[in-house]
This record gives sequence, structure tokens and C-alpha cells, in this order.
Amino acid sequence: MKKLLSSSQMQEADSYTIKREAISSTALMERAAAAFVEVFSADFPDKEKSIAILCGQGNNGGDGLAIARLLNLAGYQHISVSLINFGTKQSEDYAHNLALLEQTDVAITPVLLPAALKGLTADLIIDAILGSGLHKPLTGKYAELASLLNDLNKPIVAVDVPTGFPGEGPVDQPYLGIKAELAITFQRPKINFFFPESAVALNSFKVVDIGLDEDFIARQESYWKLNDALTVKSRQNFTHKGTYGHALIVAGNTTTMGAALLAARGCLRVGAGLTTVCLPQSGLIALNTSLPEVMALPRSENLDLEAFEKYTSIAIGPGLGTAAASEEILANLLSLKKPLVLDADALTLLADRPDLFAAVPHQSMLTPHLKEFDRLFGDHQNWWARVETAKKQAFERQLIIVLKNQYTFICLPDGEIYINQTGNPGMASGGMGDVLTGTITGLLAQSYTAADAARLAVYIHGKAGDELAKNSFAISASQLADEIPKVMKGLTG
Ligand SMILES: NC(=O)C1=CN([C@@H]2O[C@H](COP(=O)(O)OP(=O)(O)OC[C@H]3O[C@@H](n4cnc5c(N)ncnc54)[C@H](O)[C@@H]3O)[C@@H](O)[C@H]2O)[C@@H](O)CC1
Repeated sequence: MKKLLSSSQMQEADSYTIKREAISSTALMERAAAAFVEVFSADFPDKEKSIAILCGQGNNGGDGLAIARLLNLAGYQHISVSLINFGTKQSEDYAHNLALLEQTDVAITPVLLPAALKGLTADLIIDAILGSGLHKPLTGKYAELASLLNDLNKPIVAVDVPTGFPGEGPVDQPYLGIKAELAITFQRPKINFFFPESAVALNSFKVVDIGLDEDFIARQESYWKLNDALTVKSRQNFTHKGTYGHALIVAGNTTTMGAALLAARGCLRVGAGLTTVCLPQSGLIALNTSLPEVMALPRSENLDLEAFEKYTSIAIGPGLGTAAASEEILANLLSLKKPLVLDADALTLLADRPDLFAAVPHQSMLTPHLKEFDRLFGDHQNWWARVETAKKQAFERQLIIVLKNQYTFICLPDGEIYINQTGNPGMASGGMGDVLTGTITGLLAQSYTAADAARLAVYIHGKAGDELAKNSFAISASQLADEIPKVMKGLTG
């Protein structure tokens, strides 16, 4: 499990590594430049292309100078370096690398005004102007330069982080920094790369290891973590369906029966011993036809609450509808005082009934998308604020909040936030969330803790999508559910 640190904490990791390994800061910069060049040259192998490297005067600029020297050494034929000198102080490592570059045949031009780069003709730009040392939004000449470079419509590869993009915290609107095609970042992604607001600053990022002290990073206080794969418990001899739990999914309505079926499919495919769907009578034929393994509990019957005691895990919400009958069944389930998985219409109902929301048992899980989240907790100006609310609410209510997005945030009751990296835009289609709810419920049935079930389900769900995306343009929710057993098998310990 990798922690993500703030920019200032990463600088401490730099300093610690320098002290601990007794390596000089210039040697660490050299390592960073070499790691950048390795990835860059694999992605941009054409050595005939002209490359303009723009270097500020801090350590980000120092990286740029070292990169220029190493690319030149690697045989890139047309490298030019612009020294962006808008009056900031030169760092020592910048000065060191400038002296080294001056001994090569790379063309170096000082730039005192942004307009000097108006006619830049290079095929590609490397942005090493400002990196993680950024401490306020761009203004003046820097903002002017960023705008001019963006308008050139050339591919830009950023060193560590696009100039002007903050590693963490809300991104100012409008964003005035550089828009990069790719950011090659050091040791860890910046926390903000996972927020939708990063779309204005980068299309993709790659992380390169520069050998910073991992033990030091692990010791730092940070609630941000990457959601690595958890080990899936293997199936033991002499076990039976009872060993793997009985999941109940309360879902579906006349025109939204598919949601119930998809949730059931996720639950079944992730390996629940038994799956029952509590759905309207009108859904029985569809259920029996499409998922004969799944049992039905028709919702038209007078539901005996005691009967619910036998289930190992219970989810409510996908396609449920928000009519009075749905509200009643939600209230009844909450009165059992057992943790629930609450999704979709169940969340909409909770948003209108603070009394019911207050009765949600600890360790229950909410799986909202953006709109459902804001309905529950109010509008948010940006994703940073939204995730902060999720963290606070998960802690105060002792819930697990799975805030769904391209990179889903899993907020745990202890205040930790796991960021999931699996998944892709091919999965942006109806029913995906229903499958996720089923997958979580199926893992809970198999006795995973709530936190592990959330983390593993989100990981597996995205990974299944990633596997399918290798050969598919768009991915359907049913297809995704059917891919889950393969992913589970691959993660089995
Ligand atoms: N030893 C290290 O610390 C390492 C640092 N590395 C590089 O160093 C970078 C960080 O370097 P620095 O800390 O020198 O900082 P930067 O090079 O990012 O910034 C340089 C200067 O810009 C000024 N500045 C900040 N925000 C500004 C704004 N909005 N407008 C105008 N000026 C502004 C700051 O006063 C700072 O002195 C990383 O992004 C990475 O590229 C890598 O070489 C790895 C090792």
C-alpha cells in the first residue's frame, strides 16, 4: 500500500534521501533526469524531431537542463534549451547543470519575455519551468508564457508536474498553467492527478522511480493511499456454498429491473455462496431466465423482517425507485441495525430523510456517484472539497463512502482515503455501478471486512474493465460482471 504525500512532504523525502544515502542533491537530480529520459525516449523514440526544453531557474529547471544533456547524449539531434529568466533565484543544482550543459553543443537561449517564444517551431516541448515548488497560482509573465505555449498546440511533456498545476489542494478556476500531453512525475503521482480538475492540465501521467527512501515515505503522516490489489482468499477443500455466505440484494422496479439483475450478476460472479434478489413479482421471469443461480424474494409479499436475519450481507438501492414502498423497506432494513450497502435510490431516499440517514448503522457502505453524493451532503465547488466532505462524513458517521469517479475515492471510518487506479472511460455506461454494488455485497458475504470488501471490489471492477478494454471499445456492465471471476483468480493468494 503506497502513501501519497504532499509536495512539501516529497521535498522532505528528497532531503532525507540525500542525507541518508549520502548522495548529493545533484546526483539525485541526475537520477531523476535519467529516469525521465528513459520513459521519454520509449514514448518519443524519433531522434530527428526537434525538441524545445524550457527551463525555469529552480530545481525543476535543473532537471530540464540535465534532461537536455542526457537526451543530447542519447542521440536526439535537434534539442534547444530556453532559459526562462523572469527574475527568480537560480538554485545551486540548476547552476551546476547549466555549467555542464554549456560544455555541450546544445543551443541555449535566455528568455526574458514570454513573447520571445511566440515563433517557437519545435515539434515537441518539454516543460521544466516550474515544478512542485509552485506556491501560488501563476501570474504575470509566467501566466502569459503558459497561455502562449498552450496556444502553440504542440505536444508538451511536463517534468514532474505541468507548470502552474498544484500537486494538491483546489485548482484555481480558470486554470492558468500549462496543459501537457503527458507528465512524467517523480516517485509518486501528485494527489491532484486523480481529481477530475486535472483534465485541464494533463492528459496522462507516468510515474518514475528515483530511489527516494520508501521507509521515510511510509512513516509520513498522510491519509492518502493508492488502492493496491488485495489478496483474494483462496477456496478451501471441503467447503460448500454456506461457507461463502448468503447475499441479499433489494433492488429493481418495473422499468429498472435490469439494475437488480446486474447487481445480482456482480454478486454471483464475485463468488457469493448464495445470492437472493428481493425484487417485484414482475421481475421473476427475467431473473430466472437470465440468472438461474440466483434466488428470488418477491417484494409483493409481506416481508417478514426476521427472515432478513439469515443473510450475511445486504444491499439496497439499484433501480429500487423512490416511492413510499421503497422508503418503507429501507426504513425496515435500517431497523435491523446491521451494516448495509446503500446505493442509488436508497441514497436518494436518505438524502430526503435525515432521520433515516442518522440511523444508518456503523460500517455500512454508501456508494454514491457525484450527483448522489451532492444530494446527500450538499453542492460542492470542486472535487477537492467533495472528497474532504467524504472523509469527514465517513469518520463522523463511521461509514465507508465509495465516491465513484474515474479514480474512485474510498473513504474509511478511520479517516484514510484510498484512491483506486483501475478502470477506464470504456466503462462509462449504465449499470456499472449496479455491478459494483453486487460485487461489494458478494465480497461481504464471503466475510471480507467492510473496508477490504470496498477496496477489493473497486479494484476488481476496474481491473475487469481494463482487461476488457484491451479488445473492446465500450464495455457493457454484463460483460464486466462476467470478467470478474478471471480477475479474482489472478488475485488469489
Ligand atoms: N532534490 C530535490 O529536491 C529534487 C527535486 N526535483 C525537482 O525539483 C522540483 C522542485 O524544485 P524547486 O523546489 O526548486 O521548485 P520549482 O523549480 O518548482 O520552482 C522554482 C521557484 O519558483 C518560484 N515559484 C513558485 N511558485 C511560483 C509562481 N506561482 N510564480 C512564480 N514563481 C513561483 C519558487 O519561489 C521557487 O523558488 C521538482 O518538481 C522536481 O522537478 C528532482 O530533481 C528530484 C530531486
